[in-house]
Amino acid sequence: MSDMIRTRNLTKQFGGSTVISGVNMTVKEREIYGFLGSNGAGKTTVMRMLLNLIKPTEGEIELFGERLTVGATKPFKRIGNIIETPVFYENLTGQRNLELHCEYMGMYNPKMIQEALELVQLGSARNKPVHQYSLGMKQRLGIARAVSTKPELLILDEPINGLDPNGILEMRSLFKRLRDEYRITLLISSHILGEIEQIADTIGVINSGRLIEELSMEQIRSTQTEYVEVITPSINRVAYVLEYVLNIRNFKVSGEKLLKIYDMKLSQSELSRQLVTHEVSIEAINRRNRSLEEYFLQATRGGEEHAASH
Ligand SMILES: Nc1ncnc2c1ncn2[C@@H]1O[C@H](COP(=O)(O)OP(=O)(O)OP(=O)(O)O)[C@@H](O)[C@H]1O
Repeated sequence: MSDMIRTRNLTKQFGGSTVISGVNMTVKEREIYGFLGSNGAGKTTVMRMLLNLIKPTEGEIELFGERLTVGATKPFKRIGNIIETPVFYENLTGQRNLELHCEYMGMYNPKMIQEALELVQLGSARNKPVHQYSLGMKQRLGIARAVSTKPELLILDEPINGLDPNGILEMRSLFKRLRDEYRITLLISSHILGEIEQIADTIGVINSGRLIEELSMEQIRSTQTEYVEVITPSINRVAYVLEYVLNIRNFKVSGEKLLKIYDMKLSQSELSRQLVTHEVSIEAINRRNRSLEEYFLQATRGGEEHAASH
């Protein structure tokens, strides 16, 4: 599989302050790339640079294997996007909005416009003016507009924002169809992991302008998703037994009475035996699944510490 997007050392400063710092990201062909970061982390700024809407201060961008140059237009005929809330001519119909967009892009194709409207289930609403559309319908119209020029790559900034649970489900299955049936690569930003974890093939985590993780979901699922929690009033004694008796260092004190052990080679019975031998009082020992949320939270904190130490 070839790469659809590659950035090298992508950096952006606004008025002397660095907002994006040394981002190296790779989006592979026909994958859904979940671009995750809290508000203000820098997702939109990266996407705007990818779309040539703003110029990087430093670094390079490659789209479809070719280096992006100032004033380039060709690659953007192959990309559909929604950056921030899509804006429409509210008094015109959904269909007319799409027609105008395609004419403007020089890619007018009536068949594809109908197909795009059907795809997002707006076929029957296509002749209604947009001001009569609900928020969810407008989000879907935004996708239809982005798809109506038959792009190979879709760049969508927070497309799930503000949708109700049903709308989120519909959107997710739409993204999968776009990848699987239309063979489109998708770069989707979100500030909520739960919104994209089921559909993303790769997740890139951005924090304070730095890409702190870029991992395939397979890698993420196989990495430390389990731990053993120990609830105890004697947290220091448990830490002592782990470190000096059992020689285990991959654990974390997570609260006044809570300690989490990520080393899964340690059997629960051996742990209990050693804690009893060393007369440590224990309230509970449980095996738990570490949620992805927790995984990313920790990665984000690690990233902050890492950034702060530089
Ligand atoms: N034109 C600009 N001038 C100055 N600062 C800017 C500009 N655009 C963005 N920033 C700053 O860059 C940082 C990243 O903003 P960005 O919009 O990329 O974040 P984001 O991850 O997309 O967050 P959100 O989801 O809130 O849009 C923020 O601190 C923002 O204030």
